[in-house]
Amino acid sequence: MSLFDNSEKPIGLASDHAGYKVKQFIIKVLQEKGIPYRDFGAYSEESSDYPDFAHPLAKAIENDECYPGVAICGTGIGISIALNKHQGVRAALCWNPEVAFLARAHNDANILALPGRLLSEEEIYEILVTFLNTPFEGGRHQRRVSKIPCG
Ligand SMILES: O=C(CO)[C@H](O)[C@H](O)[C@H](O)COP(=O)(O)O
Repeated sequence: MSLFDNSEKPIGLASDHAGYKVKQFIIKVLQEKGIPYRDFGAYSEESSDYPDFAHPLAKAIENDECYPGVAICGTGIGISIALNKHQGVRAALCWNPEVAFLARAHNDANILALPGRLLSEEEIYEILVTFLNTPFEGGRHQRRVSKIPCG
């Protein structure tokens, strides 16, 4: 995981109950690699509501307190919708390493969203590593990303 090794900011993490186990797996990976993180919850598998955790993570990304973010719910859809309500957030729902590569290279995604109930730990690991290792290409993609904010 070279891209963010030198970041002084922690990686921001959020999930609901459906993403809790995957979040714990990601925490174990980050701890093993000595990568700092901040966990915005959920803190158990007790039923919970993904917006309650998505919005604090989104605000931390917008305020430059954390970079990047990783967010997990059952499908990754609900938490992505909530995160992408924030102007400073580009959350990308990724289900394989190729999508994760393009989310960084073309979209400069600042939050990786994952479907916790649909992927194995091995798949999650490959997606996470790819996302964290891939730089933004800039150029024509920067022009497009610059046109995303509305209102
Ligand atoms: O919002 C979702 C679907 O887009 C998330 O996957 C939630 O985690 C899911 O809906 C939770 O479902 P549950 O039946 O309440 O466990």
